[in-house]
Amino acid sequence: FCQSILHTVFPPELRFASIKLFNRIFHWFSSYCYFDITEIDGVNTNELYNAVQLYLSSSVSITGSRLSLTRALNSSAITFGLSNNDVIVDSYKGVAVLWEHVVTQRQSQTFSWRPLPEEKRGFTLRIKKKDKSLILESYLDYIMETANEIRRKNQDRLLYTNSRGGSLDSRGHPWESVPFKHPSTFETLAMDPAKKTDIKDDLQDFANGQSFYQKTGRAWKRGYLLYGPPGTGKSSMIAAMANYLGYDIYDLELTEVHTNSELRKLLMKTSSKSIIVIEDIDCSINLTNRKKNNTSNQAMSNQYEPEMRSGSGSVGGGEDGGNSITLSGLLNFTDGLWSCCGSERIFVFTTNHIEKLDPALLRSGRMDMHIFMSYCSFPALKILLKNYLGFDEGDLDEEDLKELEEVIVKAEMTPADISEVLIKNRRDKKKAVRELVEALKNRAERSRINGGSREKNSNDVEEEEQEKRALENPEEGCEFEEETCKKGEDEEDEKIK
Ligand SMILES: Nc1ncnc2c1ncn2[C@@H]1O[C@H](COP(=O)(O)OP(=O)(O)OP(=O)(O)O)[C@@H](O)[C@H]1O
Ligand SMILES: [Mg+2]
Repeated sequence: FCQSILHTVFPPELRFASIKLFNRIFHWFSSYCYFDITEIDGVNTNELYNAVQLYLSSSVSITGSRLSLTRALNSSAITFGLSNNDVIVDSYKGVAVLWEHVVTQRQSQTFSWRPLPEEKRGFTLRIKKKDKSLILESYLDYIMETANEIRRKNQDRLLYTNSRGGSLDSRGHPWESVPFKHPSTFETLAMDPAKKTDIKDDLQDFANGQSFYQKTGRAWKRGYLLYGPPGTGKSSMIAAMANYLGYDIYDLELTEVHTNSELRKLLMKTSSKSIIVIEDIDCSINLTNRKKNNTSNQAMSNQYEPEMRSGSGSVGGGEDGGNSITLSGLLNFTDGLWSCCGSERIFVFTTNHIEKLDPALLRSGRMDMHIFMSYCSFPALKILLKNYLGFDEGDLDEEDLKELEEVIVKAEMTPADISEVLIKNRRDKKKAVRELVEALKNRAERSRINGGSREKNSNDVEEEEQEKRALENPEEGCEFEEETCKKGEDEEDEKIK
């Protein structure tokens, strides 16, 4: 109304000045202040706009009557947002704020390097003047963080591999990715609940530890070494970790990497919030190199170590098919200066033979946590019974339970073996339990007859191992000489304990 009066009575310049004055007076008396967050700021996309949109889509107190739904490419979740000119109330630390999504038609197309959308969109944030400092200091940061978190959660996990060798794709990336949909979680993982909780807590502390790492001056990364016989759930554990934290996985195939600098390039092209995995590290090319190096000059482990770390210990091309990754390269990869480009990274190495690893790799600070994946224990068995057959605590016969408990330790069966028995008989639960008891007893008996379960089982493991290596590495295998690690073995064992 005021404006229409101004319109008829005053000339345009005066009109403009008085509207400004009017607004100023209005704002002077109003207890609110307003912030505009436009979609496009000049010619750049305003990141804050997208963040606000995403943040509001997660708000639990959605009160708008009309919401727009979106589902992004590669995402399995639907997000909703405010429709045009809708209003939503949010609260932060007890302060109520009001968001309005303002959409207006763009009046005249001004010159720009790229075409601008027809509509001008923006959010207007209304807050009480007295809350201004709180909002500006932390609310907007909080929104940015939450939005990033949502973006990551909505996006499906990706599994990257460097199986292409050193070649790059059209965008110059050395990694190839596929959606990662491994169903393994900490709930489905059969292992001692206490150990499981430890690992989960450790991961959680890591993920929430930004300020801790900053304060202590450490790079924000963590290393896990998973070791144990085949089929005890090492790979499943990695998948569970990724699913738990919502991180992507980079599965690093060391045999495809030819030089240390290639390794570094690969590292630089990984994103933060990711798990970098090297499976079967004892079978990797660098240790084979080292062995050759070592046996040729009969060096003791502490003598070759500095040599390797200075980078001169590489065997180089030639007989290794041009592969000259060194242990030093690998160590630099995990904790040299380059390892902290980007942040929030987890390194996971797996091995079936921890005793074959170089002591340099096991030293404290390199792999922060050594996790032993053992044969199936009784608590782990209960988890498998629950997952595969739906048995809860108390569903099973007391007698069956007792029998299982007695025989499980002696049998030394892997969760993989046990789950096979359970899957085969999953339609008939009673039969499944019977067969399982039978299988466990057989295994225990076999171990006893063979004079000490340990020996027999390690033979079994060795056989399986060799098969696996033959499959993976037909020409070379992964033979390894015992003396190479003998020296470091004892001290490392102590450390692990
Ligand atoms: N602890 C476990 N909990 C649940 N399932 C398991 C566990 N261990 C093994 N399994 C089952 O056995 C199969 C093989 O396990 P996995 O591949 O994780 O073993 P691994 O330790 O990585 O073996 P390898 O050393 O040969 O790589 C998986 O499909 C999984 O379902
Ligand atoms: Mg595995």
